[in-house]
Parts: sequence; structure tokens; C-alpha cells
Amino acid sequence: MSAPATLQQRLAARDWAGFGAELDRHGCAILPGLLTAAECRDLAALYPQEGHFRSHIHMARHGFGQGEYRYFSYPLPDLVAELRAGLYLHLAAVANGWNARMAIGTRYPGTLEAFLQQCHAAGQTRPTPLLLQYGPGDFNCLHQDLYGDLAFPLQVAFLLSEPGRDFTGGEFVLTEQRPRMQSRAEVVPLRQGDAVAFAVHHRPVRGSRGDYRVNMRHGVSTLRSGRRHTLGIIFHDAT
Ligand SMILES: O=C(O)CCC(=O)C(=O)O
Ligand SMILES: [Fe+2]
Repeated sequence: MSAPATLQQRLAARDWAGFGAELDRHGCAILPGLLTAAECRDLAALYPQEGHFRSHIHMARHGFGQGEYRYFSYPLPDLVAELRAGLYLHLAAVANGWNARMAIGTRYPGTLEAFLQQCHAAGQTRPTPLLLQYGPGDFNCLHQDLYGDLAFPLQVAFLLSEPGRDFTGGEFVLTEQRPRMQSRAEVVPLRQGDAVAFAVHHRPVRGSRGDYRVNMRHGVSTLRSGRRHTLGIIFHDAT
């Protein structure tokens, strides 16, 4: 058997133009099977190892939902750091295209390292990648992961558990609030190892009179049974 592809090879093999077009059309796009089942298991197994994390949030205490999550501390585990830097390379062009269409002046540098230097200079120094854990009855309220003035407009979530086998319910949900119109919901069907990229806050939508801006939120519907883990990759650091 040939050696499994490295993460760099797996990322390089993707159709990034098609992915960018999907993000432009829908505000979200799936990267199927980016992580192996073993990588998903290994990442989820980090959850109880407190040494990897800077903080532990119980969502119910903050009115965020029910369930818990932990923000990684620096240095990030190798796989998390590689995913964050590797995905950024491909998402920066989409982010810059969105800002141009929304008449927002900010442009993002070509590498995560350069973007994080900007965050750190602005006082946003705390790492934001996180692991989430849900049990029966848990859910994640619709929200936006903004942690300061600097915000990269896209983020990525990886489903680490297998629907149907490890848990039921617990669907990833996006809503889109359109100006002077009612909101639209989208359920994103994910399998273990899939990633979904989506808008953190705003995205441009093409209308008959040019682009307009919609307000996006994401969350997770109630888990009916089992246990669900997710890896969240947010590119901006937090104050
Ligand atoms: O558990 C999920 O699928 C949602 C995770 C989330 O809110 C995030 O990655 O920012
Ligand atoms: Fe989130």
C-alpha cells in the first residue's frame, strides 16, 4: 500500500477555484474527507488533556447553549497549526474578493503568519482554535466568532465524529439575515473528517442592483443521542 498523503498533499490536491466559487455562491463550502478517521479520533482524544488548552467554557453558564468547548493554547498541536496555516493560504483570496465586493478597505496578507502579526500588534494575542464537545440534549446557539476589531471573514469547522454512529441530531446550521427580508437557514450535511468553511460575520450576495451584504450566524441543533466533537479553526486571534 502507498503511504497516506500528507496534509499538505491533501490540501494541494483540492479544487480551490471551485471551492472559492461555491463560497461566493452560498457563503459556505464543504471540503469532504480532509481528515482521516484516525486523525479525528486523535484530535477528539485531546479534549480531556487540559495541558493543551488556555480556557474551558461551559456554554450554559454564558447563555451560549449547552455543551462545552476549550480554546487551545500556543503552541497549537502540529495538525491544528498546519490546518490553520494551510487553509488560510487558500481562503485569503476569497476573503479579499468579498471585502472588495462589500466595499470594505481591509485586505488580508498572503500568509497566516503575516495576518497574526497584525492581530498581535493590535493586542489580539490569544489563540482561538478550539475543540467542542456535545452530549445528549446539547446545542450551540446561533453566533458569530468575533474577538476584537480584526476579524478574518471566513472560518472552518471539522466534524470529528460520525453522524448516525457516534451521535444523532446535532446538525451544523447556518442562517443568513438579509436586509429588510426574513432570515434563511441552511443545514450543512457533514460526515466525520469533513470540513465546512463559512462566513464569520458578513458576506456579499449578488442582487439585481449589485452586491448587498448579508449577516451570517452559525450554530448546532440539539443532539438527540451520543457524543459529538468538532474542531473549530478561527484565523484571527482574540483580545
Ligand atoms: O460544533 C460545531 O459544529 C460548531 C462549531 C463552532 O461554533 C465553531 O467552530 O466556531
Ligand atoms: Fe462558532
